[in-house]
Amino acid sequence: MRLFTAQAMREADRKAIDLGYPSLLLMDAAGRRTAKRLLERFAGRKIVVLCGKGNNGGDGLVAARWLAHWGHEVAVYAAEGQEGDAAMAQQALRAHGLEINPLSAWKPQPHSVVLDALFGTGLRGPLEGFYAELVENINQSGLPVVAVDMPSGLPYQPHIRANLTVALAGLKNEHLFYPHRTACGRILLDSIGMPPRALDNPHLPELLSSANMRALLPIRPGNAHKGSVGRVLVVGGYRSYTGAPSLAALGAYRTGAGLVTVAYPADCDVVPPLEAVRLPLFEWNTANLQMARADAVAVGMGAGEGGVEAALAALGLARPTVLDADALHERVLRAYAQSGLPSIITPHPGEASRLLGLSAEQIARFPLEAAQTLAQRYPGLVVVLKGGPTVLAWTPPGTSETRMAVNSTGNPQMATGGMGDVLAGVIGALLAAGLSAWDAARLGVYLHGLAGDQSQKPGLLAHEVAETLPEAVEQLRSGSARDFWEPGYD
Ligand SMILES: NC(=O)C1=CN([C@@H]2O[C@H](COP(=O)(O)OP(=O)(O)OC[C@H]3O[C@@H](n4cnc5c(N)ncnc54)[C@H](O)[C@@H]3O)[C@@H](O)[C@H]2O)[C@@H](O)CC1
Ligand SMILES: Nc1ncnc2c1ncn2[C@@H]1O[C@H](COP(=O)(O)OP(=O)(O)O)[C@@H](O)[C@H]1O
Ligand SMILES: [K+]
Repeated sequence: MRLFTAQAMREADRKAIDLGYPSLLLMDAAGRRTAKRLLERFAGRKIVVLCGKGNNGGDGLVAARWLAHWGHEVAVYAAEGQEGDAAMAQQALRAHGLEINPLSAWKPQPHSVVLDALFGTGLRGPLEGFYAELVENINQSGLPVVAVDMPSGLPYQPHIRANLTVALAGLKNEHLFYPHRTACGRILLDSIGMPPRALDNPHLPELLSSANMRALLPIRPGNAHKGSVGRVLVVGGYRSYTGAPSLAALGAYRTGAGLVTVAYPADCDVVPPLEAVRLPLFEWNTANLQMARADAVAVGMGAGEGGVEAALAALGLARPTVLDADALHERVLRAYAQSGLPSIITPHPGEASRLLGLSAEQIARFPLEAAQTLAQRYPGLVVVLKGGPTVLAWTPPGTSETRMAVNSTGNPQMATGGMGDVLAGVIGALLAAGLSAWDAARLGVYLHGLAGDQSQKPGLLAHEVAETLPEAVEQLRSGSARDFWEPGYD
């Protein structure tokens, strides 16, 4: 499943037509499916459909026709000048005897629900004048709004603030990234019958979905033993940062690691989980770290000033590695990229800012671009740029194309200390279980978010998310994990 831009969706639309699929069928499905969704949520209200003159408006005209056909009270307000499919939709509506009022005549009507079919992916530039005022009036009316494809006006200001958005054919960036996602309200995706071949575009970011991630779950054989399902070495801790390596160890165990060793400075009061092997060290060097037998390493969590030294010592182990927090420095990343070892870096925007020389705000605003830049700068390293949502990027060595992915799980309650440490442990366990770096990073990020989604209550703590990981793994394995765009998710 891919994440689309408006332009990529227009290309998919063109591809469908080139494949011989009649575009009017797409529009009819779009309108009908949106009408169904509106009724599921807002039955009993009078329905007011506001249509622009493009195809988004055409979808609205189709929705109005079906709603009237099913016996609901509908009022239609539309811009003038429809062409092509939208003109056909208008003709069909008229054949059903519905009156079309000018958009300028719309006034908020009590107990109505507004179907926003003003603009979709064809919007070029911010709304001004009449349309800007109309959008402000709709927002101020306090009436519930269902948006067709996306709230009109996005990605610019002003835009509609919808209660429900029915995304057509595929999810677009606005449905995933904040602040735009907030304007969408609840998001439902409908395929509208688009031929899958038209949507297939490997150059777009992958949207991590339950179906795709389920296929990556490692299988634990009946004769498993603690040495065969993955041994993880966690390397970190410094002065008052004693919790970080312990949380990573917990994340690794709860994801299925067979054995976790925690290496930490001997003068640092780290209290690893009871089940972990302790490795207090007076010096970070490869010989010391070799005392732990490890299939994969997670290094840097709470490692403070020792982060670089610890990561360079761990490089000598020549194991698949997750580099987190204080290991995320230019020197370390260069060395790992040159080593060709399967390695993953997990910066948050603050750490990415240190690497890229851009502000953390800029990185949080353009996470796709930031992750891609990092992946191109360090070929071979899998980049996990953490945030809401987390973005992944990877330039396989010897290639020039960067693969991208965007996570679909997780929630703002996860913005608490130690959450990233747990993630490093989760990914470490998956690397130790034998997954490739790209698979371990994608599945790890997905599971970590899914665990966080089990409880979306305020005050969520990192160790609680770690404790919920087995439930998340079970949910994913059993097929009961839901994607946020599916009906019945909430
Ligand atoms: N993705 C697909 O394959 C499908 C898309 N459909 C619908 O088609 C929509 C896209 O349709 P269009 O490409 O016709 O575009 P829109 O309907 O989103 O908007 C285009 C119209 O808006 C006007 N416009 C653009 N920028 C403006 C601005 N800043 N101020 C005022 N007017 C402006 C244009 O002149 C044009 O009339 C999608 O969002 C979706 O709702 C569906 O009909 C079915 C299939
Ligand atoms: N708003 C959010 N939506 C989804 N996930 C979030 C959100 N805020 C934080 N997270 C997740 O929580 C984790 C926080 O990691 P990080 O900032 O490194 O925490 P720490 O350094 O305290 O361990 C990341 O995996 C991130 O994706
Ligand atoms: K719309």
